[in-house]
Amino acid sequence: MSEPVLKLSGIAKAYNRGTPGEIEVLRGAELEVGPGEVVALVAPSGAGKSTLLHIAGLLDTADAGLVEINGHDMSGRSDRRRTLVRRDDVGFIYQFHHLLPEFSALENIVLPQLANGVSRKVAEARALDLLDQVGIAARASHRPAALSGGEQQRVAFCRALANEPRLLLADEPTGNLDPATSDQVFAALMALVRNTGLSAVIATHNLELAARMDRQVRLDQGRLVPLEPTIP
Ligand SMILES: Nc1ncnc2c1ncn2[C@@H]1O[C@H](COP(=O)(O)OP(=O)(O)OP(=O)(O)O)[C@@H](O)[C@H]1O
Repeated sequence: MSEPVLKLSGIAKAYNRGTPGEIEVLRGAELEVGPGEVVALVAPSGAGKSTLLHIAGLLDTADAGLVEINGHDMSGRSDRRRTLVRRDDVGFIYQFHHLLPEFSALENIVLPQLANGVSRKVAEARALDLLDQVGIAARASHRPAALSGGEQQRVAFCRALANEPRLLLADEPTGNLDPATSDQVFAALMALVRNTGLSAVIATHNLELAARMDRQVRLDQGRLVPLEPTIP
């Protein structure tokens, strides 16, 4: 495999450390994600998926272990450096869209680009292209409240990709949608990821969705292990 876009080595994390309420969530988690590879992260609720994704995306720090993004070790880097890598190299998608309610779908995708120094003209063209790829260019001028849940998530996908990250981290991206919508919206996300050649780690409870990704890993007692196919 060529140089991984994301490499996690020996990641450990506990909450309430050193107290009787200590919760050891991660105990030496290891993961390598290659260029263009899409990995499903499967685990029961409370197993530590969000904790792992937050550490991988530099939103939180591990107690031990290494996080490498594009071959650069991120441990011990300044907050400023971590913020820049997060802004430029990592896209996030959550279960809820977190779009800005007072702005249109288009503006929600344009604003992160303007903050990154992209001209409005280029930012708008890119936002429209992304909306088109997920099939909702006609909704560009609508505010989030005027969009369906599935449409809101599609806009959130476009926003996550607005600044052309190399790595996408998604935490139950279709988890709040009904099964039929979830299926379609997930297909739109996968098409977007494949079109852009992104690497991704996508957490899901849904084994059918997980099976559509390149590889499946499971969080088991704080470590990542390959998910064995279920025997019918
Ligand atoms: N800030 C915190 N302080 C204390 N405990 C926490 C904190 N954040 C998470 N935990 C605990 O750590 C464990 C893992 O939480 P995490 O949110 O990573 O799980 P998850 O697998 O993403 O769960 P879900 O699918 O329900 O979102 C849980 O037992 C949770 O209660």
